[in-house]
Amino acid sequence: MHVVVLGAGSLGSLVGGLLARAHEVTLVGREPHVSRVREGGLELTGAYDERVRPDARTDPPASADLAVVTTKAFDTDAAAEALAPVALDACLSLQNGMGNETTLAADLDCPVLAGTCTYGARLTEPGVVACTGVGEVVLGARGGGASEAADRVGTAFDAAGLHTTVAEDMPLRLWEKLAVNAGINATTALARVENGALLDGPAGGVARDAARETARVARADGLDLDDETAVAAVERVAEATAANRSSMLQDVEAGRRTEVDAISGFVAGYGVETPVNATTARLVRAWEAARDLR
Ligand SMILES: NC(=O)C1=CN([C@@H]2O[C@H](COP(=O)(O)OP(=O)(O)OC[C@H]3O[C@@H](n4cnc5c(N)ncnc54)[C@H](O)[C@@H]3O)[C@@H](O)[C@H]2O)C=CC1
Ligand SMILES: CC(C)(CO)C(=O)C(=O)O
Repeated sequence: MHVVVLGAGSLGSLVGGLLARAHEVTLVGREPHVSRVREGGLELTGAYDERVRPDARTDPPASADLAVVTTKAFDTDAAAEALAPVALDACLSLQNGMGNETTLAADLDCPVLAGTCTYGARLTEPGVVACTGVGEVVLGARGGGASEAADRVGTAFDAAGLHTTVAEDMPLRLWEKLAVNAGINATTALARVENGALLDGPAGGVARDAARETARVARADGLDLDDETAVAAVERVAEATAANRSSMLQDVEAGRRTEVDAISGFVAGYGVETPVNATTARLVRAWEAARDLR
């Protein structure tokens, strides 16, 4: 399979690097990373210790069997525009936040699959990506149900050694992941605490309320996500990643734009009363606006 990875930063380089063990892979990213990969290959460190040799460039090729999108959510429009002229059999988003698949499907002429990913990745220097946690990819039809494209992609990911599950209930899984991110990301970014501090610390109530609100919005969208399942998911992930600094906290600490619009902002923008998500979204956006990041 020829796989093009659009947005070869941390996660895209890890997933693309692992896929390159079994498939032809083209990483599409930014300099100086792409030149370094073209010249010396891509080094996988952390949980892995190997060097792979995917192609790397700054614009997508004319065709591929599959595009895996791993830009930040605020770059999905640009990713869709870049992929529109590419002849593809399927596209898969592994991004966090809600709405990415809809944005991609509006521009692409192929099935767009939904995915969640719990592998941890960090681009430590150009040409080198560290796997900070071996996790799982779950993928399937974005509207739910069986999908031949999802089965093909799942088989290809398995062949490369990625732990992969093909699921028929992606809408529910996306909402549950959104509840986890709405609970953990903005709360830890605003309180400047590790994920584990939400288990019994004073910010924990905010995270649980944000997850309950997300479940309420999911139900308004027709999904069967109850409050306690959403809260339990937040607690499970906060415990499993207790020492982690969430991606939003890392973005704030590094002075980078966050994915708040696709997470807390998405929940708050749905038309259901969600005062906690509305407040956390406004505070993170205020921080971004004060730094000219939006
Ligand atoms: N890093 C991680 O461990 C995980 C990340 N995610 C999600 O995956 C997504 C990506 O996260 P990261 O890899 O951490 O971000 P990142 O910022 O390291 O990588 C994104 C890359 O996309 C590139 N990019 C953006 N627009 C582009 C375009 N039009 N053409 C080519 N390259 C473009 C950027 O230059 C950047 O290098 C986010 O939605 C994140 O929430 C999900 C699970 C784990
Ligand atoms: C699961 C969690 C909350 C882990 O930190 C994450 O996805 C993130 O930080 O973006």
